[in-house]
Amino acid sequence: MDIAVVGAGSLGSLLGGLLAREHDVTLVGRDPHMERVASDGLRVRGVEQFHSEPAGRTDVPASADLAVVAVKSDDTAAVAEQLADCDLEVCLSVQNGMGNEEILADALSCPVLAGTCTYGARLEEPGTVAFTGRGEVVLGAREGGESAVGQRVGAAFTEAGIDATVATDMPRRLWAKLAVNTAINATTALARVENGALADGPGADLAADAARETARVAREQGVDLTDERAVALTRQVVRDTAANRSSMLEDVAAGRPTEIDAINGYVVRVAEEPVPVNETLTRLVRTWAAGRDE
Ligand SMILES: NC(=O)C1=CN([C@@H]2O[C@H](COP(=O)(O)OP(=O)(O)OC[C@H]3O[C@@H](n4cnc5c(N)ncnc54)[C@H](OP(=O)(O)O)[C@@H]3O)[C@@H](O)[C@H]2O)C=CC1
Ligand SMILES: CC(C)(CO)C(=O)C(=O)O
Repeated sequence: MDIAVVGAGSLGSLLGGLLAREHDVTLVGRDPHMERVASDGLRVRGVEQFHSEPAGRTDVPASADLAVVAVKSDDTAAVAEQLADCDLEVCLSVQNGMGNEEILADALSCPVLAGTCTYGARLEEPGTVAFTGRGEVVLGAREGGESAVGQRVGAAFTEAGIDATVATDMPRRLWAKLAVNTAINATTALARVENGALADGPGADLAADAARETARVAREQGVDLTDERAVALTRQVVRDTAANRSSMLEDVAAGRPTEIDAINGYVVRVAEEPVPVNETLTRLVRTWAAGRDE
């Protein structure tokens, strides 16, 4: 497959590096990382160590079979505009948060698949990405149901050694992941703690309250996600990633924009009834961001 990975930072570089072992891959990202990839290839270290040779560039190519979108959610609209001029068979988002697939589908004429990803990656320096955790890519039709093109994309990932599942219930999976992210990300970012600090005590109670609220909004949207399931998933991720710093904690610590608007802020936007926990977390993170911008 001819694959363009748009947003070749941490996750995009890792997935692109893995995919390039089997496919023709172009990483689309920023200099100096792309200059280094174009001249010396990509070095992957950590869980697996290997050298891979995707192409590297800073603009979207004229055509590809598949575009994998791996930018932070604030950048999705700009990428959608760039991809609108690219001759594509299919596009897949592997981003966290909600709303990314809709933004892409509004701009593109090809099918847009939804994805969730639990692989872990961190861009270490230009040309080098750390593979910090093996996980799973789950992908499928964004409205749910069977997808022949989803099967082809899933097979392409599997051929490259990526643990990939093609699912027929992507709305439920996206909301389940959203529940976990609404529970963990803002709480750990505001309290400046690792995920494991939410295993018990007030942090665990706050995370469970956020997860329950998100599950309720999922049900308002016609998605079958119980409060118990959302809380159990959150507890499991807290246990499994106890030593991790959430992506929002990393963003806040580095003074970068966060994905709050696509996570807790999304729940606030689509909720039909009040969501005081998600609203408070959103307001606090936005307050931090406003202070940062002054
Ligand atoms: N890292 C991880 O382990 C995981 C991340 N995710 C999700 O994946 C998404 C990406 O996360 P992550 O990889 O950590 O983020 P990064 O910030 O590391 O990578 C995104 C990269 O895309 C670049 N970029 C932004 N806009 C464009 C554009 N128009 N053209 C080319 N490049 C662009 C950014 O550059 P610049 O910063 O200069 O704008 C940045 O280098 C997020 O939604 C995240 O939540 C999900 C699972 C795991
Ligand atoms: C699952 C979790 C909370 C792991 O840290 C994550 O997705 C993130 O940090 O964005």
